[in-house]
Amino acid sequence: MMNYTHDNGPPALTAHALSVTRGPHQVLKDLHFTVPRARITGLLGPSGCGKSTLMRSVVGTQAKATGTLTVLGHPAGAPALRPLIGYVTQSPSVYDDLTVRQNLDYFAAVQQPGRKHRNTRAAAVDRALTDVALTTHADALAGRLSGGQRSRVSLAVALLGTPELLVLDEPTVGLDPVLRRDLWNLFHAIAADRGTTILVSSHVMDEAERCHSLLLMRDGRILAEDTPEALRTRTGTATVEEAFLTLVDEADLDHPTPRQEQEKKAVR
Ligand SMILES: Nc1ncnc2c1ncn2[C@@H]1O[C@H](COP(=O)(O)OP(=O)(O)OP(=O)(O)O)[C@@H](O)[C@H]1O
Repeated sequence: MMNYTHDNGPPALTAHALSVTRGPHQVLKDLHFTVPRARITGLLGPSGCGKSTLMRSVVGTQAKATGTLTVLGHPAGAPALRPLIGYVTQSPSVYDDLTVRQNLDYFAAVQQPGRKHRNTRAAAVDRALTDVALTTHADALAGRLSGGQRSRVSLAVALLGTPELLVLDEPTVGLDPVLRRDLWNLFHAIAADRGTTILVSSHVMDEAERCHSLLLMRDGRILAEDTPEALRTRTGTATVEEAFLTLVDEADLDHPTPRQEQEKKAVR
């Protein structure tokens, strides 16, 4: 399935000592990782572990980030990155009272305003509709679409500018297994055909198997950075979910919480 050993040039993302504080909490804790180009990297971990915060840091919308985070050769948040990144948040804005095409026309006009870009915009909208296989639903009101179709509209919006990096925050939440599979096939087609780098988050561990590489997160830290296969082999487990649990147990042994220390002493 994967060509992970191919040389894809410098990584799409490189983080050194990336930390983020939100309110009183340190949400990301001294992260070091890379994300390869033209591959699908899954950011997996339980709810609240910091996935969205990490993604916001990558797209440059997260305040109070320290350390270094290089995105496509630029510091995260650099204006030059704006046209290079497509971002789908957990609650994407799709206007229910507009048709699919009107939604895309609107977002295309925001990205590239002015009459002189009218033809370029129309071509970008047509291409994005084709990319997500919604051409036949172009004139349907977004409010009448199924959950899976709405997800594809959000993805089409993110694809409008032909981004080099797609950042997708839990895009398959609430979708049935068939729609999830279809969406993952679409991610693979985009990465393979265009060389687009995709960073996609999920808290559903079985989706990990669909990624070329993984960043496993827990409690604001990266537990592991590897391919699904290497993770299973290294931990002697059959699934990434079991590998994750093994790594959690190992991390707890290495860095016990004060409560675990107390429990250990009580047993001794
Ligand atoms: N505005 C905020 N102020 C303070 N803490 C916050 C704020 N937003 C999020 N947090 C905390 O930061 C932590 C990480 O949140 P984040 O949304 O990045 O996690 P996540 O892994 O994406 O979770 P989910 O899958 O539920 O979206 C959580 O513990 C959350 O409570």
